[in-house]
Amino acid sequence: MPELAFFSGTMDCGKSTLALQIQHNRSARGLQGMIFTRDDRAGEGKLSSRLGLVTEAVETDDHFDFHGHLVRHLTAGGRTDYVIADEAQFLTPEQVDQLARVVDDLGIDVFAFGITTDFRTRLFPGSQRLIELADRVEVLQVEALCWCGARATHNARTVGGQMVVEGAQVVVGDVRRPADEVGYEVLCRRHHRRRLTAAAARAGALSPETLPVDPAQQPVPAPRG
Ligand SMILES: Nc1ncnc2c1ncn2[C@@H]1O[C@H](COP(=O)(O)OP(=O)(O)O)[C@@H](O)[C@H]1O
Ligand SMILES: Cc1cn([C@H]2C[C@H](O)[C@@H](COP(=O)(O)O)O2)c(=O)[nH]c1=O
Repeated sequence: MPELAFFSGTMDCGKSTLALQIQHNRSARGLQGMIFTRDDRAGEGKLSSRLGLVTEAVETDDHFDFHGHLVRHLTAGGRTDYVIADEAQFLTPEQVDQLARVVDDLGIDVFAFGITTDFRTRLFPGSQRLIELADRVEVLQVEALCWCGARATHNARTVGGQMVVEGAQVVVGDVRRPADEVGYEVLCRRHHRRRLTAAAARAGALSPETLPVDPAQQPVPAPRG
C-alpha cells in the first residue's frame, strides 16, 4: 500500500540525511524518485544535508501544485515511483492535501521531512496538516542534544546571539551561525522555556554575580516544628 510518511524532529537531527539515504537506496534498485524542496540552505533546487551530501530537487513555493505537477509528468510519459518532500514545514495545508492525493489517487509513496514546531514552539501549518493526514509519523532516531545533554525537542531562534520569541514564522537559517546573524539552536523544553541557550548558560556561569556555592557557608535550615 502506498503511504504518506512524515519524518519529523528538530532542526539538525538528520532529516535531510535520511531523505538522501531513502533516495539512494531506492535509486540503487532502479526506482525513480521525484524530489521536492523549498528554501534549502544550499540554495534553490537543492536538497542538502550537513553531512555534505546534496542532490538536485524541484524547488517549490506556496503556489506549486504537487498533484498537478505529477499528473503532468506521468501524462507526458514520465515515471515516478516515490516522492520526497524536504522542508515540509514550509508547505501550505493545501499542498499537504495534494500530497495525500498523490498517494491515494496516483498510488505513489510520499516521504515528507520537516520540523514540527517553530521557534515559538507552535506547529507549522504544513507540519500540522501532515500530522493530521499522514499514515505514519516518525520521530528521527538520531537525537539532537541540548547543551545540557538532554534530548533537544525544541528549536530556538537567536538574533544577535539573544534568543527571541517574536518575529516572522519563516526565516531561513542554520544552527551554528555567527552570533550577529539570525541563527538557530536546538534546546530541551526546560531550557527553551527559560530562554537559556548555550551562550546564555555560559555567560551565567561566568558572571561575577554567580558565586561558587560553598556548602560550609550555607545557612543551616531552622529545625521544624
Ligand atoms: N561532521 C559530522 N560528522 C558526523 N555527523 C555529522 C557531522 N555534521 C553533521 N552530522 C550529522 O548530521 C546531522 C544533521 O543532518 P541534516 O540532515 O543536515 O539535519 P536536518 O535536515 O534534520 O536539519 C547531525 O545531527 C549529525 O548527526
Ligand atoms: C525553527 C524555525 C526554523 N526555520 C527555518 C530554518 C531553516 O531554514 C529551516 C529548517 O531547516 P533544517 O533542515 O530542519 O535545519 O527552517 C524557520 O523558518 N522558522 C522557525 O521557527
